[in-house]
Amino acid sequence: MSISIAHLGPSGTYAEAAAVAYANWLIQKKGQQSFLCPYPSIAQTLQAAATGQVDLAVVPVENSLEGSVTMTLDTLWRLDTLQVQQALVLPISHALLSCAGSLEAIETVYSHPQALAQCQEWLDKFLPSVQLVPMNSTTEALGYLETDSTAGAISSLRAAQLYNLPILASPINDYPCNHTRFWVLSLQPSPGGDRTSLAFSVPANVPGALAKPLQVFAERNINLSRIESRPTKRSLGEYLFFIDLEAEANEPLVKSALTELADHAETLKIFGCYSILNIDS
Ligand SMILES: O=C(O)C(=O)C[C@]1(C(=O)O)C=C[C@@H](O)C=C1
Repeated sequence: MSISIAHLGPSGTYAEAAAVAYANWLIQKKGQQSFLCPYPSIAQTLQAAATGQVDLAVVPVENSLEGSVTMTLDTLWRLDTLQVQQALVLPISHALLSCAGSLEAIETVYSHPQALAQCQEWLDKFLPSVQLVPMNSTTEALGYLETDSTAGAISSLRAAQLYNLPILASPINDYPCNHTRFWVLSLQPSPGGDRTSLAFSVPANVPGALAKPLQVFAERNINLSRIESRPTKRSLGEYLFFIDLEAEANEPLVKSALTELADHAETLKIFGCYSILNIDS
């Protein structure tokens, strides 16, 4: 039986490239057939997996230049039920696609906010007075380009090929080493691996409210590879903390740390224990 994989669309997004890489891995390693299902936003992609409309969702979590993809973190905290099956790390190389003959003719540049941010120095230098328009994905605006030759879009070389659009400049990301980490999520329990991801809220904004939860890992020599705060959206100055551990959730030391963490946290959500797959192109 073929399984369904949701990703941010329309076709040509980096999330789709990650989903294709995962689908190839599934067929090679497990003999599992799959097919892709594009969704208009990251929230809807996750929602589709959480409601069982699809079997898996592939979403971006973090970029090496711009940090966390906040839409993913906020939606995962809200949805509660999804578990990480696998992390995928993809190189990201942006191009400016446009039917304009030259940079001087461009008045508007469309893209996903993460992509606009990853190219902000290039945009300041080469297109300082254009209007930047955030979209749900790097491919959402590609349909406008053929009818508006004053428009450009930041997207991938793969998207340029898929939509048969001219490449005006490439690569345009501010730093050549640009990677995004994606998570593959489903309603199934996570398979285990050398990473564990979780998030928690703290009971009160008092001294030690964050130090105590972090201490449970330091005391056991468990390394944290990431910590990120997000507003609880209840009141100003209240935060949730997202943490990645370089550790297997089933190890006795990690289990005891998580039990102790639950005592210090107001709410604790474990997103799963999984391994990381590096994709080369
Ligand atoms: O819009 C896309 O193409 C996406 O897959 C989204 C996304 C992101 O949200 O980070 C994925 C990778 C890149 O970092 C830029 C955009």
